[in-house]
Amino acid sequence: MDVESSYAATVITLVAHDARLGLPLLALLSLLGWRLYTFTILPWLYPNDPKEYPYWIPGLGHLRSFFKDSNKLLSDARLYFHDSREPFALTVAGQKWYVLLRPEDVTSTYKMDESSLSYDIFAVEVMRMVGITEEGVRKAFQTQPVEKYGAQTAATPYKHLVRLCKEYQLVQLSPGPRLDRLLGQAIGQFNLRLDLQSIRTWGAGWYANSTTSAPGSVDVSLYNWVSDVFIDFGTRAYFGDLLQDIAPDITRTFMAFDALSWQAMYQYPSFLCGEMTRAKGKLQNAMAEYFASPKDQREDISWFISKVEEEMDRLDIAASDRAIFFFQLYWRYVPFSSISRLCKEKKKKKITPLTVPSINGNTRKAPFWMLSHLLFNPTLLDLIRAETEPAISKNGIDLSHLLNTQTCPHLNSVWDETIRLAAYAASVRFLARDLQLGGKTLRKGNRLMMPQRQLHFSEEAFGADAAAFHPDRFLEDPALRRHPCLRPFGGGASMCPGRNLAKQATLAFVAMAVRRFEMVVEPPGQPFPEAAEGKPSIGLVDVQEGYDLKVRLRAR
Ligand code: HEM
Repeated sequence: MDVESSYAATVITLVAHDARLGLPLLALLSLLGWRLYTFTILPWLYPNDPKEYPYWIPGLGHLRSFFKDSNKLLSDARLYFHDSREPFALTVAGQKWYVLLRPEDVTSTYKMDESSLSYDIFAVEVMRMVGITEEGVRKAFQTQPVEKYGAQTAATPYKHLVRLCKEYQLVQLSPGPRLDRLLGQAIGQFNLRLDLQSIRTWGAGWYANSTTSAPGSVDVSLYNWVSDVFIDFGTRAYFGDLLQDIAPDITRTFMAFDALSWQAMYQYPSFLCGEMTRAKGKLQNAMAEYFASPKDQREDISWFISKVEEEMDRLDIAASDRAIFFFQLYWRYVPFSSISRLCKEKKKKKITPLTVPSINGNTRKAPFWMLSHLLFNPTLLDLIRAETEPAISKNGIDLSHLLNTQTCPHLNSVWDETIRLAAYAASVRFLARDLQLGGKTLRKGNRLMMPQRQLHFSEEAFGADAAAFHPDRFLEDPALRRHPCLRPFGGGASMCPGRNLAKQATLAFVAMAVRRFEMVVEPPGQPFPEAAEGKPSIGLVDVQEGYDLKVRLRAR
């Protein structure tokens, strides 16, 4: 008998001695009846449905544990089912999620088309959540020509804005001249920012401390330094310089918002999230001012943003909705998942979305974790410095040298291992029809989740030391790169289109940083930065508050 059942038995014995407790007893018996029906009788009636991880509070399900530490909840559920890795079900706030942990089930899912598994519906939910008006949402999904263009396009329906956004991102980020332009901008920015004087200026009063440093060096707080460089790059690459001119503190505002963005996602009551709301407001105002300014002042805008703006002009989307829409792109890309939670005040469902990393969301965490691993392994750092040195010349950086596993075997292995351990997202889909998967029937209307962390920590796939950082793992066994359990960028139709940018920008930054600086942990003896596993991170796991690394940079 489990703890909860023995507790229930004790309560029954107690109330049996006191008639006043009849009502609670009735409630308790109903609860037990419901539990027996839901977790014993139903599975018996429908043996092909995935078994459900039991819970005690109808409606809420595992809501509390999900928000407290979703990865722990998934591990607990997996072990409850004896680690069989068969598809199982999990209820969170009234919504049923099927969890897939077997690589072959995940692979089959990624191969399915949108008639079986869809995600577009989530975009609507999220637009409402971030505050886009009903009119804005309607226009974003409009597929008929607006009247004033009727004469030119009357007959042919066109793709809606959300779909076009996805397609434009893919064009912007696929190998070719548009991606090369972004990478060129990244390298240009890194060139400017990987310089002691520049670090002192940008990080003054924030992450850089020259006063305690030895001469010719600067002490930085690694996470903030790397974040500043990458967010600044993302902002300029996508929006040009004007957005920074309008809001010079946009990076810090963004970081303040991002750190608290879970409050927006979980729709905290407004009186509890003043700081997050202020930061969000500032970012949206900056976007509004940016898009209100003449186009000839922002000719350095990226192709992607200019195409989306063109579509918005065509759809005649209101300025306030545009600001929110672009803010959403700046923060996270249009998301494909949501978990509704009951909102007592309004007696209707509110939506808690899981979004995916995008322009600024996550890439910065990759160089942070990679450098952290190198700083705790000076031999590895030296190896990587030696490998990458030939790629750097006064004419620039040879990315193909860095990406080549023959010329930079350690660098590439450390990248794969870092991403494997830091990946914290889940691919999610909505079931548009019943599906047969892994010998089970998955019912339409429910949602599917393929949690990366559970896959990436599989001992069957990665060995007994799967939970540890092993820098040579992918060097020793390159085939692991193709293992179906390795899914840091998801898969199928919604596989991350930003993966090339993220990887190449990160490798370039790491190579340039170790070339320019001697880097040591200072003061010595700091612990390895702890991952904020319980915190709802999206994409790559965040660092636990207070665990950032203090690092001394000395020019080489
Ligand atoms: C290390 C950094 C990054 C990680 C770990 C990451 C991870 C992911 C994951 C797991 C997904 C969901 C895939 C799925 O549902 O199957 C995703 C989607 C996406 N990511 Fe990334 N990403 C990163 C960087 C970027 C960057 C730099 C951009 C753009 C500049 C970007 C743009 C997107 C977009 C647009 C989608 C949605 C794709 C679609 O639905 O078609 N990501 N990413």
